[in-house]
Amino acid sequence: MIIWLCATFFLVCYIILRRRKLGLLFPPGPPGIPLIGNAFDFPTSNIARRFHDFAKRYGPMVYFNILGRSIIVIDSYDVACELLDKRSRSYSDRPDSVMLSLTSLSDFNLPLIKYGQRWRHHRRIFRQTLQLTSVNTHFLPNIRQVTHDLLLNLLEKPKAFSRHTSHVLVASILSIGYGIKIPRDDEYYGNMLHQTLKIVEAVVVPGKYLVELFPALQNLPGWFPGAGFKRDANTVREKILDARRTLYEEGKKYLDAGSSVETMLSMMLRRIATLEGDAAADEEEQSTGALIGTYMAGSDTTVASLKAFFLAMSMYPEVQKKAQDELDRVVGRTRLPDFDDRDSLPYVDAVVRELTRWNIVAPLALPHAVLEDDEYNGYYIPKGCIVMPNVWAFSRDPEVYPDPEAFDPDRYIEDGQFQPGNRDPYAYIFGFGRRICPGRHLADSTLFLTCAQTLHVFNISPPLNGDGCPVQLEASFDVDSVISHPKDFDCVIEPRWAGAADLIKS
Ligand code: HEM
Repeated sequence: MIIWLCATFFLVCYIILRRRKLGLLFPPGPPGIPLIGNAFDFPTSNIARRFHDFAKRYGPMVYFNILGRSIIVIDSYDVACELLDKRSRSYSDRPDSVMLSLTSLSDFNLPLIKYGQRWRHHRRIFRQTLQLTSVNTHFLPNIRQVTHDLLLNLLEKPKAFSRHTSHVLVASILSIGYGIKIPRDDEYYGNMLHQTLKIVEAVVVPGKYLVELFPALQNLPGWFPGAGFKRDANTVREKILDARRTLYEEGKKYLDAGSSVETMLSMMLRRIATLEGDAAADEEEQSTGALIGTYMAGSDTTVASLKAFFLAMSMYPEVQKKAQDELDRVVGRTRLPDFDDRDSLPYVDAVVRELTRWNIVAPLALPHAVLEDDEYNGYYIPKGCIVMPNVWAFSRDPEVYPDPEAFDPDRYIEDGQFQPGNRDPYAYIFGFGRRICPGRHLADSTLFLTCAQTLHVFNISPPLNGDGCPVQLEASFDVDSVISHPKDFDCVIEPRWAGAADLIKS
């Protein structure tokens, strides 16, 4: 009886303490268990959908407490804008992570750097090199080149389309970042960067390391049983430093050999040259980090969209046909579509937009962390709270997108013009506020040209089964990691007309 009373007392205290702070309530959420909170409620698979289910029960902001750490998942686009855009000054930090700091990833990889001086420094580097005018002035030829490589690769080895999409992004980032040109059949750089990304992904899996929950464990000596996380962190740090140094040195070699092509590296080196002593060394250190960070943040994301493009076109032949008719009308069959054609290709533009909505590449964007206590709609949002926008849920709102699972570019067309209006997925797929993706212009231009040129010269269709009937492909995505990729699928890619192959080769 006494035990039962004590348990009830502690439960009541816990609930009161959890719910009340500064006289305000935390947003609603599942009740949880004393001490461990909602550790068992927190989804580990189909995460965005499960969060959306919680929101149906608790409302647009759902509160979780995991071992004392506050987490709020936002299920409403309007609330996300209100907090993450309008109050961006207070909502632009990133959560603490022992592993990210031990691996040094949070020292130089912009998406992971805590809000503050270092983040501002990196953000400036990205703004200067990847803003819209920079992309339009300097980097369109690079995108043309890697897209041309993609078309040639698809022509020669269509079945390996998935590998070719990865190549486009490796080639694009190496050429824009460092001025390094890689061959169409490159394996060396692709493997190096892919392996680096994989080992990084392996250490950032939430819940993998106990030290994230009990940071005091980081004081254990490396040889101590259970301190394997230190060895893992060292391996990752060494691997990244190695890739970072190798690429930087190679990029510099191109410049030393007289290359006059503008790259992110050449812009950075010009700035370093204006500094002296420690300031120059610091700028160089930050710049090498920013460059390798470009690959880490920019490749897998755009690759996931591009793979989804092949899946969508195989599944929706009528969309493909409509886009190709537009391309034939506007561009004709004697040349490839280019950036200048974009304004005259509203439907192709709409295909790109719908692609980014249909497969939400970062279903929960990246977590933001709150820098000071706040209040919204009568609810208390504590300093340090992790705030996650459920971007996937925004993209599936049936009020905004009727039949949200369907791939329908016509959602963005009004009077024959591309008018995404308040349905524009670009308003949320690239994140929010001061943390909004700085690579969005590069991603957009890359997706436009690769999709437009591929549609122009190829037909994409599902493979045939043993009976000669098209395989029924499904919109199935691997949604349980930070980036959502389509699950493996096959498709058939063939030149659209007899002269298409010559046009590609010309
Ligand atoms: C389809 C392509 C892409 C998508 C959907 C995407 C999406 C995102 C999202 C959701 C965030 C988090 C924003 C937030 O915290 O609110 C982000 C951050 C970031 N992205 Fe992208 N991204 C894409 C391509 C790229 C590219 C091509 C680059 C670079 C070349 C890039 C570089 C970055 C960086 C550096 C950050 C961290 C910004 C910061 O924390 O201040 N991204 N991106």
